[in-house]
Amino acid sequence: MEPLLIAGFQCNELNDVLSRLHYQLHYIDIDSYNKNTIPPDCALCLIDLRKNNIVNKINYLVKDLDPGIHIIVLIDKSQLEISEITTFIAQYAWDFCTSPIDPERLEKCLGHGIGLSKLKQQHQAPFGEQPEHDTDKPVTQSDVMQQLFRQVERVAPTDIPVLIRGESGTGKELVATKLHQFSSRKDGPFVTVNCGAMAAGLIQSELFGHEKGAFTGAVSARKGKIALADGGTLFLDEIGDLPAELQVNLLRFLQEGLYDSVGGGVPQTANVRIIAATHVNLENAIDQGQFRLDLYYRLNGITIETPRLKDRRDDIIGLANRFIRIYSDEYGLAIKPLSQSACHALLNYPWPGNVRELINRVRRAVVLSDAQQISAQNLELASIEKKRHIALSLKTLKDNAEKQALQQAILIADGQVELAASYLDISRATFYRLMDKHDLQLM
Ligand SMILES: Nc1ncnc2c1ncn2[C@@H]1O[C@H](COP(=O)(O)OP(=O)(O)OP(=O)(O)O)[C@@H](O)[C@H]1O
Repeated sequence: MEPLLIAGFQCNELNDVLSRLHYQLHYIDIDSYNKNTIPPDCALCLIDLRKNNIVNKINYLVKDLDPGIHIIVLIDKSQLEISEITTFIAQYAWDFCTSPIDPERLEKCLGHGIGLSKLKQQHQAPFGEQPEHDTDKPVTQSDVMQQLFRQVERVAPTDIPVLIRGESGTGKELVATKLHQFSSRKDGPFVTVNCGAMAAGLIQSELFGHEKGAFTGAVSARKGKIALADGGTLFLDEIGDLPAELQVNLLRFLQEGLYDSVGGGVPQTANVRIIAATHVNLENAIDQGQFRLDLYYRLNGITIETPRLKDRRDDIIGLANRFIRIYSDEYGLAIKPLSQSACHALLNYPWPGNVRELINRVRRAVVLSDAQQISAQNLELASIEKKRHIALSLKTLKDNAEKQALQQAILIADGQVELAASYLDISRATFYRLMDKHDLQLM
């Protein structure tokens, strides 16, 4: 593994530090950069932003890097005032060092970064080390999602039925496809049935198939989804909406491996792994007599819960960046970074529609943004930012009023703490604590 060094500016002063690290260095001149200049086994990327603000140019390179590559940024302290630079650091950097560069600190930082990359590669989880631009792989920056996909990995090779529970848009179907892709059935079909979207009269034939002439309009025999999933996985989405009659038929298939097509006399078999998903509480549906308890037990071999987006905030920025890239590519637009206020708004919004809502907001923002960065307004989340500012200014107002009251009390009480505290109806201890907080002195 070799680190990638992007210097090109004032790298001479770094030569000592770099020569002590026994890794092959690879320099990239950002002006003549193209994707092929990134070595495939690179572990670390050092970006020198001092004196030159090359964020716009670097953005392209950073997006070409595997996310397993740690990025260390060198900046001048004053650049911490530049929002473009702080946004870049917040989004991409693993660490940063400010000028004057302390060689010891940089050496430790580089050594640590390379060591960590190696460790991660050695213990690579299939979902943890994905190239971010591989849009097929789930974003799993949060601990809870990493844990969830480790569970997926363990459960996938078994044929145990899985019940995936979670709010709408949390990634239930995504988990189902991964369970299939990581199973020995991966070369077989993955067939989805949305139990909530089919007309009650059609679902029987949709699931189990029909024979020619089974009903008016059945001009030829047709295979059902179970037969189509033979050798693979059948994903029953919104299982809570499955009509009662079909629950019986499905239960028979799960228990005996047999089913009847509509109008067919001979029971049929299929080798299918069942994965079901629901956003409703099946226990409630059972209590209300709408869902069969025996079917519930059959489906619920293992439960996987997909968490709400607001319960895994560490994924939000990664997901937003993923979808910015996807839709910018799709619409042929330049890939723009999120502004700082956009990041704040994304992190503070409650996301009732989960990842699907995030996708919609980001897609609109990619199209609507006419500035260098994607703003909270583009995401239609400006009100979240306003609320934050109101909350901040309310705190400032409260603090100012508190300080003024203390100052007046000290003045009127002529510096006698006991008296001043009694004017404000607070204890002596609280009075001292507040004086300390506002950096006030007795007269
Ligand atoms: N961790 C993730 N990384 C990348 N994309 C994700 C992730 N989680 C969800 N998505 C995307 O979000 C969208 C919604 O996910 P999905 O359809 O799997 O949700 P769902 O829970 O099945 O929703 P519903 O209950 O409404 O059918 C999909 O485009 C999916 O690819």
